[in-house]
Amino acid sequence: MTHVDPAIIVDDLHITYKVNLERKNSLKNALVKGMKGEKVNYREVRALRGVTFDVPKGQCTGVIGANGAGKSTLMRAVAGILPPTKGRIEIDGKVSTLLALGVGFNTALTGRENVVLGGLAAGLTRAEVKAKFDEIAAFADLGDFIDMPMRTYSSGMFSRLAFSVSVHMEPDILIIDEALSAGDAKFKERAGQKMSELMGTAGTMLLVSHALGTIQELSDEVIWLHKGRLIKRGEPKEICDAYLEFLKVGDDSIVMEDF
Ligand SMILES: Nc1ncnc2c1ncn2[C@@H]1O[C@H](COP(=O)(O)OP(=O)(O)OP(=O)(O)O)[C@@H](O)[C@H]1O
Repeated sequence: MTHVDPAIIVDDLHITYKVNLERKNSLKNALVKGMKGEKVNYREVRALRGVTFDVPKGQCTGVIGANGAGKSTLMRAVAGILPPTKGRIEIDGKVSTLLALGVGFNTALTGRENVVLGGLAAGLTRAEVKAKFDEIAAFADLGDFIDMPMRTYSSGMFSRLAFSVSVHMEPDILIIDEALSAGDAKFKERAGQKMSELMGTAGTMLLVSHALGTIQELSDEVIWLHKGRLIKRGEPKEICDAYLEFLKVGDDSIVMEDF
């Protein structure tokens, strides 16, 4: 087998959320408590507990697992939105993310204005954004709505524009969290085609979905997370089958593997 350099390296990644359980979640409350020598009431949620894997350049890794397994947390960390509590993430390339579709869009602005801002934020020059605008708008296919404030968009329209912007930024690495659920059936099909196309141009992908069919279709490898740990990593069909079996049987069937 030829050796391919990894585009993403995740090494012993831990992410712990600190949740403030105070009713009054204010700085004043914390200061008053601090002066009185009382402790502010926190709870820690260990969303990822030592996850290690890599994604070779040009390949797609699918991420599956039950609700709360840590999938979205992993994506946010790889996208650089969440800092690791412990461990290491290395990225080789420009990352574009479809996480929480359209985060960063300003709904008071029109679709057109957001596309321009999104492009500039992704590091394109004004000329590049201008050159790409028509393609982005055509793919999103929003008609006159492209010049309407985004607060007037349906959630499907919103997702379509977000998807279109992300995939047209020519990312080296694309992080997709349930993006295929964006839009209606027709748009889903086009989104699927676009993603295959991106993979063809040597794009690296990290894809989270509960749709195991899609995961198997697009992934070269699948990782299965459960309660913040990587349970299995390997050939898509094998891992999806093991996961399905687990869903039928429950927790006991899980066999931890060392990676
Ligand atoms: N912002 C947050 N603050 C505190 N805890 C969080 C936060 N986001 C997620 N969590 C917790 O971290 C754990 C992992 O959540 P995460 O959203 O990563 O799971 P997931 O696998 O994406 O789940 P789903 O399939 O339901 O989307 C869960 O226990 C969740 O309650």
